[in-house]
Amino acid sequence: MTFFEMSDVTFQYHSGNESVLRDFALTLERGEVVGILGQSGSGKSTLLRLISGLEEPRSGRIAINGRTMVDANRFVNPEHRGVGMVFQDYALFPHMTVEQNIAFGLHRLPKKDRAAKVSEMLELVQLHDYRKRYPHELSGGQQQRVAFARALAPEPAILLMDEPFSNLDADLKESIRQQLKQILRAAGITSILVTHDVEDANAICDRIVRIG
Ligand SMILES: Nc1ncnc2c1ncn2[C@@H]1O[C@H](COP(=O)(O)OP(=O)(O)OP(=O)(O)O)[C@@H](O)[C@H]1O
Repeated sequence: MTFFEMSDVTFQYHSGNESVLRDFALTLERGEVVGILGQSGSGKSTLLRLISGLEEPRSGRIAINGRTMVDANRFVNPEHRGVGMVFQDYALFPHMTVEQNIAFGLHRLPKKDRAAKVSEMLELVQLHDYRKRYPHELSGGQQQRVAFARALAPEPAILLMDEPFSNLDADLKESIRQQLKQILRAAGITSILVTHDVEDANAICDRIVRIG
């Protein structure tokens, strides 16, 4: 069953004089993990910004789980799209502990459910023993796992990852890739991974789409 659908999407930055994406189409099945590969400047980050609602396409349609997020008549704001994001620099809150970072997006849950969800996420990324630490007291790989836990905690419909491995050293990459693969499979979440590194995409994704 089609879970995510993007069709005929064209986009151009106001200050740019060329379209970054033209008549772009992408379809994902539920639970599928798709890699978007492309050179620097090919529009990978822009694609994620369009899906999450940080930019509005000039034309085209984006739908998640049968719900139209954007078309000629509709624009759903980012906070109502059910999209989780993991960035290259993790973007953790430095003044919050691991568990506070993970709880950040859970303000809508009752307090007791919040604690249970944080615990479940700590289990998923195997960071229970680190829950009282601050980001600067963690390794790069551990920080990255916190970023995944924080993105997954609110149970997003779709997870978007922008070069999540680029800040990790080569020795760590392989084990982190395997861990992430397990985390995504365990969560069963439909995901898009943007990268310029074919090995990242091969290690994690069910399918690869090239852009640019
Ligand atoms: N805010 C902006 N205003 C104008 N042009 C932009 C803006 N952001 C990106 N661009 C341009 O849009 C194109 C696509 O950029 P984008 O960041 O999506 O590429 P990318 O594939 O993610 O690149 P990289 O791998 O280097 O991160 C580039 O030509 C870039 O210069």
